[in-house]
Amino acid sequence: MPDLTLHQLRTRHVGPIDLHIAAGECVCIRGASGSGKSLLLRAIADLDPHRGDVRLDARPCSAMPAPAWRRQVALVMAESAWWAETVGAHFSDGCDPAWLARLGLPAAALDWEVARCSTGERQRLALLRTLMRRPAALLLDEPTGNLDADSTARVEALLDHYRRTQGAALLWISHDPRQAGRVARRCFVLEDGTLREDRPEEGTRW
Ligand SMILES: Nc1ncnc2c1ncn2[C@@H]1O[C@H](COP(=O)(O)OP(=O)(O)OP(=O)(O)O)[C@@H](O)[C@H]1O
Repeated sequence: MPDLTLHQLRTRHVGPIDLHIAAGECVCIRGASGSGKSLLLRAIADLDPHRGDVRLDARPCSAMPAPAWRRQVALVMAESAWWAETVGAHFSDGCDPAWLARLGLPAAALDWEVARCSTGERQRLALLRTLMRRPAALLLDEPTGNLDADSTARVEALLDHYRRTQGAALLWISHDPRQAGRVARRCFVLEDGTLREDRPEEGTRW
C-alpha cells in the first residue's frame, strides 16, 4: 500500500500542513472543537477546495478522478450518509461476517432497516462498509465518538488489524489523548491552523 503525504496543504481555517504517513502507520490528531480537524480531512479526501498537494506515494490527488481518489483515500465521518432502506444495500463490495462479529454485530444486521439502527450501530456499520472497499488510506473522524468502552475496544482492534494486514495509512481524529496513545505512535494537535507534535499521554504505549 502507498504512503500518504500532505505538502503545504491549505484549506479554509487550516494550513499550511506538511505531514507524511507511511503505509501501515497510524497518526492521531486532536484539537479544540472548531479547530478545523474535519475540514482538514475533507480537504485530504478532495471534498473541499484546497491548495497544496496530497499524494499517494508519487501520485497526486489532482492526477486522479475524484471518485477514484476517494475510493483510495476514504473518509469515515462521525455521522455517515445512508441512502437505501436496508443496511445490506450499502455493502456493494460484500460484507465479511467475521468482521461484523468482531465489531459486536450479528450477521442479521445486514437485513436491518437503517432507521432502526442506533447511532453506535450506524457508526460501526459505516466504518465496516468503508473497510470492505479496501482503501489504501483511512481518514477517521472520531470513529468511536458514539461508542461505549466495549465497542470502542472492538473498533480499535479491527482498525489495528486492517492497518497491519493491509498496510493502510491511518489518520485518526480523536478527542481522547489516551486513545491516541493506544492507537498511534505519532500524535499532533491542530492549533491556529497548524499541526504541533503532541506529547504522549502517560501510561500509554508510545
Ligand atoms: N461550510 C462552512 N462554512 C463556514 N464555516 C464552516 C463550514 N464548515 C465548517 N466551518 C467552520 O470551520 C471551523 C472548523 O470546523 P470543523 O468542522 O473542521 O471543526 P472540528 O475541529 O472538526 O470540530 P469538532 O471537534 O467540534 O468536530 C468551525 O468554526 C466551523 O464552524
